[in-house]
Amino acid sequence: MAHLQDQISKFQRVQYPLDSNAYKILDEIGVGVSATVYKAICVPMNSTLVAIKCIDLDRSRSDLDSLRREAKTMSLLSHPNILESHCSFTVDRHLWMVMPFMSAGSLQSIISSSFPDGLPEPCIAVVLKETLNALSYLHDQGHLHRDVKAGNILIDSNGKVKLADFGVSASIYELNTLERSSSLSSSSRMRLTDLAGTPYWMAPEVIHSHTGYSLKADIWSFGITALELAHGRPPLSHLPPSKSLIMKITKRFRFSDCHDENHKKNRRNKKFSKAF
Ligand SMILES: Nc1ncnc2c1ncn2[C@@H]1O[C@H](COP(=O)(O)OP(=O)(O)OP(=O)(O)O)[C@@H](O)[C@H]1O
Repeated sequence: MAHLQDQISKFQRVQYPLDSNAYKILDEIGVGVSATVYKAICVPMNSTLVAIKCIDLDRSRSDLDSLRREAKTMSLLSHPNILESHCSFTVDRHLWMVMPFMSAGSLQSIISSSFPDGLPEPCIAVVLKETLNALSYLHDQGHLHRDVKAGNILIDSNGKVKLADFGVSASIYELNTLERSSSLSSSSRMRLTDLAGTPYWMAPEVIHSHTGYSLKADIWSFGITALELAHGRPPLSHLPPSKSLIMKITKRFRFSDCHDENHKKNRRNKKFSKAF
């Protein structure tokens, strides 16, 4: 029933114009590896604020098909905790993805500007609950996010929490990016094998496994994100990314010694509830 309502609300979505002239760029929000995100207004729609991700097709690590897939995935998903795309279209050698503008930015930027040692526990609880709602929906639809981290959790002006950035997301039903382990009929046995995500947040089985990985890889990254929100950075982040990967797959990794000395002192001063 809930799924049917999702489908109905998808068709009821307002149609944003597929023409770059309908948008007026106001500011640059940030620059990623192959994309720049701008704050803009959609003029024919009462100057509604939007964010436009402009992906340079010549610089992008992904081919046009996977970018189209990302845009399609975002436009088909419909959940209050998932950042949807209003529309997408190409402008010269760029793909424009028009999204809701999340004015408070990412949790990672909030932490680095105002909470370098981590957020208060009640805030963490709210953010984690909303993120789990998003993951639960995504997994029910057969999608792995594969890059869960504070930098991909965005907040809008009303404090709404949305999981963003589906650039490396994957469907467990897509045969070209996965191997089926033994049974052709069981989707839970479908496992991905390609390396995707950001090193400190990656599950050990994503880095190295003979049998591939599945939905639980997102839950590992979710756990690392919980620690990132609590302490201001993820475990092992005092090490170079490649060393953090080796530590994880050689099992020389304990949460109790995953920070440098300065950070350990801060950690000892922090108290969390037993539930956390
Ligand atoms: N809808 C949005 N509203 C407000 N800010 C956004 C929105 N989408 C992205 N941003 C911000 O724009 C910046 C660039 O985002 P983008 O996703 O392109 O790159 P990134 O996550 O920094 O890096 P990467 O290229 O590795 O994905 C980030 O600071 C992000 O928080």
